[in-house]
Amino acid sequence: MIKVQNINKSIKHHTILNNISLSINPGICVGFVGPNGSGKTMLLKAICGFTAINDGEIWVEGKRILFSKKYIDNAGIIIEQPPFINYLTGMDNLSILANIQKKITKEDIVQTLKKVDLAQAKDKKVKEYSLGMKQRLRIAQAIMENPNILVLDEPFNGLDKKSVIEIQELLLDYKKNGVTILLTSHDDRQINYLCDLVYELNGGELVE
Ligand SMILES: Nc1ncnc2c1ncn2[C@@H]1O[C@H](COP(=O)(O)OP(=O)(O)OP(=O)(O)O)[C@@H](O)[C@H]1O
Repeated sequence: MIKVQNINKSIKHHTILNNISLSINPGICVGFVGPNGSGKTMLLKAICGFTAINDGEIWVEGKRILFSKKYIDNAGIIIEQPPFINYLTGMDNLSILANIQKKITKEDIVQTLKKVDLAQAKDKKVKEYSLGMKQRLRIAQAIMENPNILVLDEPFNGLDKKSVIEIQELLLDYKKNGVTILLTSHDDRQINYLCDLVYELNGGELVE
């Protein structure tokens, strides 16, 4: 369960998030939509504990999220660019990230790369990846440790039609297996296909 209670965030007197409250039951897919600059990314960052809020509370699976003290646990996250090392292979990049928590093996990573159709390219350097391949690698990074929660900011960016369909089906499978998914997208088709609940943000305010 994710609970956001009356959170506010402003930067230099500019309101970014305005008194936002919401609750998300486990195992559902929630979409966040709204114009550029409406606060979608900032809200996801706050839920992960990656940005400070001015007031309000955020609770995820019974733990209070506090910027720089308590981050979200057991979550696969795509927010902004992950720090891939361009001169290393896709496999090596994921291995370095997996080595932080040591939850999964090399074989698990290979299986994940298969799921996002990157098995053939696993030993290619990331600098040789196309935009869509890098995006699929970001998705692999988010799902590889079998998280309970997926926080995905624009996960379909740069993907061609076939990849969009494959990743949609992949996310649907995760949802069926009880994973809670929070995602943003500017494309209503993906939102309508995947989401059980959609929140619209406008000028930092939430409209359900
Ligand atoms: N580091 C920052 N310093 C100051 N303002 C910021 C910073 N990051 C974001 N903002 C502002 O916060 C507001 C919300 O930005 P956010 O990135 O959350 O929008 P978004 O809804 O995700 O937009 P998009 O659809 O373009 O991704 C915008 O007005 C943006 O200019």
